[in-house]
Order: sequence, then structure tokens, then C-alpha cells
Amino acid sequence: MAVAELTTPTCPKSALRSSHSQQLSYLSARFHSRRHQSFRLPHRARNARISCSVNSQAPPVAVKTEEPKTKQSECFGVFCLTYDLKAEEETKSWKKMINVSVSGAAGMISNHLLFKLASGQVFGPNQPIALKLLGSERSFQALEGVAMELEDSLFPLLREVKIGIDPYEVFQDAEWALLIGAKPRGPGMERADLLDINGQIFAEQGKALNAVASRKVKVIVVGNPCNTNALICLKNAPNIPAKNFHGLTRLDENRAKCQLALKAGVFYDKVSNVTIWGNHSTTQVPDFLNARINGLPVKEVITDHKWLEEEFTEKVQKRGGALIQKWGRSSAASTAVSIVDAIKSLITPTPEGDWFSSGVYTDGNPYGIAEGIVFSMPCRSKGDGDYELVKDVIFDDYLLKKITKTEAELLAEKRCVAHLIGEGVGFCDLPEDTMLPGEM
Ligand SMILES: NC(=O)C1=CN([C@@H]2O[C@H](COP(=O)(O)OP(=O)(O)OC[C@H]3O[C@@H](n4cnc5c(N)ncnc54)[C@H](OP(=O)(O)O)[C@@H]3O)[C@@H](O)[C@H]2O)C=CC1
Ligand SMILES: O=C([O-])CC(=O)C(=O)O
Repeated sequence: MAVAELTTPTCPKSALRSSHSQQLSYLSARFHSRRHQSFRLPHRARNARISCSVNSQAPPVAVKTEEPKTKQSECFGVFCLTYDLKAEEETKSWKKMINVSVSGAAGMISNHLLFKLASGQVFGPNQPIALKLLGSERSFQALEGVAMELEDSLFPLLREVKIGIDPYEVFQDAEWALLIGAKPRGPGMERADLLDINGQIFAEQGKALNAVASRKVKVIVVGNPCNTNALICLKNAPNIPAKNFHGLTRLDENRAKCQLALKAGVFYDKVSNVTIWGNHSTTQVPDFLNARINGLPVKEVITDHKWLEEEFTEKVQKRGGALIQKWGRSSAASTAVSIVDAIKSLITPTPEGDWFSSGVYTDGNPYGIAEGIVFSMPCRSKGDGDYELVKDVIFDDYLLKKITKTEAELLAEKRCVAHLIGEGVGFCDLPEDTMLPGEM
């Protein structure tokens, strides 16, 4: 078939993109020929790219010109070049490249996160990285803009960037999947509708991960409502351990640490052992009973217990909303930072005696929390990407009552999405006050 000529391995794909319509023709042709092929050039072929013109490679027969229904995942610009890592002196100490897939890659949070990932500050200065960015027809141009900025940043560790709109392509061999894209709740939209719309996104993405990602992939779900989206995702990915899925509650932990530090008049590095229990919503429970300041129980350092139970708790629960009121949109930079923190907590041994919070699957938890939901709990890691739940935490009546409330909310969310997790017909009886942190 003539279209095969388009993929001749002497011409990088970026050189074929002289115009948008040519690109669409090209993508369409490639889509119909080799869905998953991508080729790269040896480093020395950089100049060949410049001399390679569209005309010289144009197929001799008709190419479909209509808008393709789906764009194939593509390497982007300079990232279509392959580098022989072993041949370059400075890369000899580098580890094997890792594949990191990011959804909602054209959104606000990603715009902060991608540059942190590419710079080496997340996975380390010896870790080359391939970024696979998932967007949609709606966001594809913006996604190209993001990829252009990544090109222009000249990050040495960033060795591949691919953009695409099909999760089955973008999640191929993913070792990390950072699932950020989700529809924001609009005016007049019921939370049940949001759960359903976003749930469908995460059901599809779970299936895609199940089909094509590394069996060891670690998945961090950020898009809200992140606990239940993570549950939907893991239920649709039965061949990946449920333990590998996280709903991001690290931002809440960071917010809680900041408030405790402020009240105690210490810098926030003195605050440790902070657990966020439950849902990333206004029922979340920032645990001051087990938290420590300078190694001492918080309740010994902050003796105003009324403040802890009322002001502190509510401030953390509603911090997202307070931020939106000031900033006009939801936390993006601090969320990106907290995603970095969450990844680092899994790839670095947890400091002795400390822990971190993550929304994880409750099966087998030692606290008596209902099984079968994604609930934020205290975790420790050996730095191998895995975690274990912390056993030596204490509870009092106040903490248990709050945990029961957030647990009930997550169980209600689960009933709403029963149809997306293979548990029958969804039925929504959500508590009235169920809110995302950003909705207050
Ligand atoms: N867990 C946490 O701590 C936090 C979670 N969040 C959540 O993270 C998510 C992303 O936030 P942010 O990056 O600021 O949001 P943006 O609105 O900037 O980006 C969101 C992306 O979601 C994608 N998306 C997927 N499906 C839809 C849809 N049906 N309608 C519209 N957009 C869609 C869009 O990309 P595309 O078109 O490419 O799919 C868009 O780029 C939100 O759900 C937000 O609530 C925010 C802060 C903290
Ligand atoms: O509701 C939102 O999108 C914002 C959010 O999660 C937060 O700030 O914690």
C-alpha cells in the first residue's frame, strides 16, 4: 500500500508536518497503516531531518484528507530523534529510561508538573524519562503547544515526548500513569452527574492501562472525585494489582502540615506523621491525634484543642475552596508539587518513624475501614514504588466519628458508580453536603 512510503525510516515524522492539513493526511494514512509504529533516528541523523522535505516523501497515490476520527499517538518534534545513550559520555551513568504517561496534559496542573518531571527533580538526575501525553480532540492544539515548550526547555533527561488522544496508545508500557484530566463540575451539575461523566473517563482509562501498561505501573489519580475515580480505574484494570492505584490526598496532607506549623510557630519541616483519612472532599479528616511537631504529639504542642477540632479541621477541608476564591481557579501549582511529593514518597524510603498519606485500596486494612473503597490512610515505603499501611496509629472517639463520616461518603459514591465497577446498577444517595475541596 502506498501509504507505507510515508513511514520510510529515513525521514522523521516531524519533517512531514509542513501544514496542519498535511499532518492530518499523514496521521490518517499512518493510522490506517501502522497503528503503533514509531521510528526514531540515531542522534547523528539530526541534519537529515532538516533536508527531508514533505514533497520528496509524498505518497504517489491519494491520501485521505478528511479529519481523522482519532489521531495516532505521535512522537513530537525533536523528540522523534533517537539518542544512543551509551554512546554519550555524560549518559553512561544513566538508568534505563522510564515511561511516564500523563492525562489532562494540556491542563493547568500538568503545565506545572510536566516541567518538574522533565527536569529530573522527581525521578532524579540519572533517570532519563519518556513523557506520553494524553489529550483530546478538544485540547490537541494546546497539547502541541505544551510539547513545543518541552522542546524549547532543552531538558537533557527528557528523551521522548509523545502526544495522543487514545489512552490505549498513550499508556503503552507506562510505568507511571498520572491521571489528571477530568471534567470540572460546572454550575448546576449534580455531583452524581460528575461521578458518572468522570467515572466513564476513568473506566476507559482503567481498561486501557489493563491492556497496555506495564504490569508494575503505579497509577496516581488526581482528577476529581479522585478517590472514587481511582476505585473505578482499578476495578477496570483487574490484571494490575489494586495496590498500585492511588487517589491523590497529598495536597491535603501538605495543607494540614502548613496550618499546624503556622499555629505552633515552627517551620513546616518540623511537622511529621500527618495522616489525611478518607475522601479528598470536605469530609476528609486531617489527623492531629497522631501528628507530631518536633517529635512531640501535636496535642502537647498546640494545647488549644478546640482550635484543632474546629478551625484547623475545617480550614484543611475547605482550603481548596478558599484558594479558588482568591485565585479564581483551583490549585494547580501546589497540586503539581504534591504529585511530585507523592511520587517521591513511593520511590524513596520513608524516614524512620514517619509516614505519608495516600488514597489507597482498603482491602486488608488494619483499621476496620470498609473494604472495597479507595480511602486515604497512612503509608510507608521502602522506596521500591510499593507501600505498606502503618499499624501503630491510635484513635479516639472524635477521630473515629469523623472517619465514619468520610467512610459513609465514599461508600455512597461507590453505590453511585456501581455500573462502572461491575457491581450492578448505580444508585446515588449521596449525603447533602458532599463537596469537593474546591466547591466551598
Ligand atoms: N486530588 C487533588 O488534590 C486535586 C485534584 N484536582 C482535580 O484535577 C483535575 C484537573 O485540574 P486542572 O488541571 O486544574 O484542570 P484543567 O481544567 O486545567 O484541565 C483539566 C483537563 O481535563 C481534561 N478533561 C477530560 N475530560 C474532560 C471533559 N469531559 N471536559 C472538560 N475537560 C476534560 C481536559 O483535557 P482534555 O480535553 O485533553 O481531556 C483538561 O485539559 C480536576 O478534576 C480537579 O478537580 C485539582 C486540584 C487538587
Ligand atoms: O475541587 C477542586 O478541583 C480543587 C481541589 O480538589 C483542591 O483544591 O483540593
